[in-house]
Amino acid sequence: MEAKKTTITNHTDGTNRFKTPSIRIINPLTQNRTNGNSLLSVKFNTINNSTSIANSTTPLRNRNKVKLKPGHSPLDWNHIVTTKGINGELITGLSQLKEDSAFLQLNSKTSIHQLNLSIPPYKIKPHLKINKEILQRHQKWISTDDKTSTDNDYWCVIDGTVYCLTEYLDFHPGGIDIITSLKDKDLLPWFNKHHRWISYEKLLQTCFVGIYVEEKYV
Ligand code: HEM
Repeated sequence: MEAKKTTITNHTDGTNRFKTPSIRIINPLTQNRTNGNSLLSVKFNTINNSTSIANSTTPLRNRNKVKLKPGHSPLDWNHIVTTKGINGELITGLSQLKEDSAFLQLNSKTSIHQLNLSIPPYKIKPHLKINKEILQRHQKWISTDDKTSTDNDYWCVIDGTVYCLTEYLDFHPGGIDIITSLKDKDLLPWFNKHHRWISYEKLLQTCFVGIYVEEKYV
């Protein structure tokens, strides 16, 4: 049976690759899953046959979720995407990129020109190309608990696409360390292992940096 979805639509940039940021709610009872978890903490009360959203104090069995900081709910993330994200403000490290000789050699003048015009990377065509050397310069994660720390700059690769997770990490319900411990790897297999039903393309649409290219493909 097909999953029941609710989509909140905000904007579109008219491209094929990227669709509108949205929040998707999936009915866990219709999912073919083995652990009985849901996308959001939706509880189905079998005694009075009603449905309720679990509050933060409700114990979640068999879950590896972390307690997120206040102001870091999925709705908060959606708000940030539609305010900062659409302007390209969720991507850290872009100023260094403009001075990175490896990046400048790898990318077309057209793409670099758009970057210099401050066009958000998710709108740049052809997409920016990022190789391992460039990526590694953007994988610095210290902590956001230290309010004076402005050095965080965390990019990752998911299915060959480079995303900036600097802003998203604090919103990740599975925690920060589980992602940053995999910084040298394409995250797709781990992503699919934990939550293949989630659309990272939509959640991270405005965190898109570019396409990962292996050295041999350059
Ligand atoms: C980088 C892109 C990722 C995004 C956008 C993302 C997003 C999410 C979301 C929305 C949830 C909540 C799921 C729910 O409520 O059912 C979640 C939970 C979780 N994620 Fe991720 N995730 C990402 C990567 C990863 C990776 C790479 C791992 C593992 C290495 C991971 C491990 C987990 C775990 C363990 C949970 C808690 C699952 C549970 O027990 O319910 N995530 N993630």
